[in-house]
Amino acid sequence: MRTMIDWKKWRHITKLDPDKILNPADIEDIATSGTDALMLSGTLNITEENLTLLREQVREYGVPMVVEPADPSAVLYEGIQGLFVPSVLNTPDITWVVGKHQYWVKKNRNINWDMVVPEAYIVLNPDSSVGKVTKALCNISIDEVVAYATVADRYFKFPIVYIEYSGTYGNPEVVKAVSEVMEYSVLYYGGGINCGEKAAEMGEFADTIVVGNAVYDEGAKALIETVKAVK
Ligand SMILES: CC(C)=CCC/C(C)=C/CC/C(C)=C/CC/C(C)=C/COP(=O)(O)OP(=O)(O)O
Ligand SMILES: O=P(O)(O)OC[C@@H](O)CO
Ligand SMILES: [Mg+2]
Repeated sequence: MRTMIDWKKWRHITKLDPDKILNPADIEDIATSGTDALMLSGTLNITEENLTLLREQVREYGVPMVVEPADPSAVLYEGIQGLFVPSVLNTPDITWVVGKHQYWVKKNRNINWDMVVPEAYIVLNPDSSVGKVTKALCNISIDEVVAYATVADRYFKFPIVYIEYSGTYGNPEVVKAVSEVMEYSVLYYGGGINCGEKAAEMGEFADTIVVGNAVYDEGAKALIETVKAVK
């Protein structure tokens, strides 16, 4: 297993959902789009089987590939270069902060920690799957988001702070305000980026932008625009 890749330099990540279908031509266009990495991830209906199928579809292109598990029951360890594990900060349910993690470690004594990158999620779209599943408290002010991000950055020293609007385009003022307090963590933004303008706007404040649904809804052409906008 190849260990840690240079993930801190990534500007653009394409998030592929193992629960959705892509044909070989789409896969080729995505893999050659110039995106820095492919992240295999989704909240609903993720299994070891569909993760494995997706990994096999994309691995021949040699683009760095990481898995972002939504649950300890569906994790891959082989044939990928990283395991990006979320903790949701703005949920009242500790399961999503540390509970699933404790269970995962209890069941797996041989985790290769060199490939694990913890992510501090701040979930801001209550209608997204991740918002619903984790019961995230999304109706919070910019100051409250910034305070969460500061706790993640200075206190917990999470490698990644992830402003997550999955499914909808977020407020650039939130991402800007968070970017101004980041000292240690790499700032991710994801949600609703489907064109070059939105990629550029969020890419000005976030270190790394994540594009997911647009790949399926708009196709590879839109994805390529988002790559060009941040590189
Ligand atoms: C400890 C381990 C191995 C796993 C648990 C990790 C945790 C706590 C995850 C909680 C947050 C979560 C469910 C993250 C999944 C990643 C994510 C946000 C994917 C995008 O999801 P959506 O786009 O909202 O979902 P769908 O595409 O399924 O609708
Ligand atoms: O699917 P979209 O809305 O692009 O969001 C990307 C990513 O942040 C989802 O976890
Ligand atoms: Mg999704």
